[in-house]
Amino acid sequence: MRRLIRSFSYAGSGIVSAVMSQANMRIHAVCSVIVNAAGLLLGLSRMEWIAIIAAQTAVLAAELMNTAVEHVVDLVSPGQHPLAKAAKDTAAGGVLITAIGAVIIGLFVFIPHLCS
Ligand SMILES: Nc1ncnc2c1ncn2[C@@H]1O[C@H](COP(=O)(O)OP(=O)(O)OP(=O)(O)O)[C@@H](O)[C@H]1O
Repeated sequence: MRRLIRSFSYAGSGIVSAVMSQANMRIHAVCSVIVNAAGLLLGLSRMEWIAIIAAQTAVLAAELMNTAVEHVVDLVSPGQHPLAKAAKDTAAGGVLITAIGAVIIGLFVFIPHLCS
């Protein structure tokens, strides 16, 4: 049990460190707060909340993985290397894909509420 709590605390400190060090992570976090506040104001249905929460979770998790990739690449390749660039750009591409998906889901969920 103590081991489990320690693992959660390491994970929590990883999240805090990413929020403190990565501007993109802060942008995603602020967007999440705004989207959730809008969802509460507009009274989303259960299925709409599931879609919105899944989209936000995917973006935040992708940004955390991207941050982890950046740290490892900077550690193993402090100089310039084509593979370092490929690794960082591929991880950033993963974030972009989830962010585009999240925007599309957000449009599907919020536009009908805003137009009714
Ligand atoms: N060690 C490296 N070797 C080659 N290219 C690199 C290396 N580190 C970064 N790059 C490339 O340089 C560009 C800018 O990278 P940089 O890490 O400065 O910004 P970023 O990818 O936007 O990350 P951050 O979120 O920290 O701003 C990217 O295309 C990245 O792939």
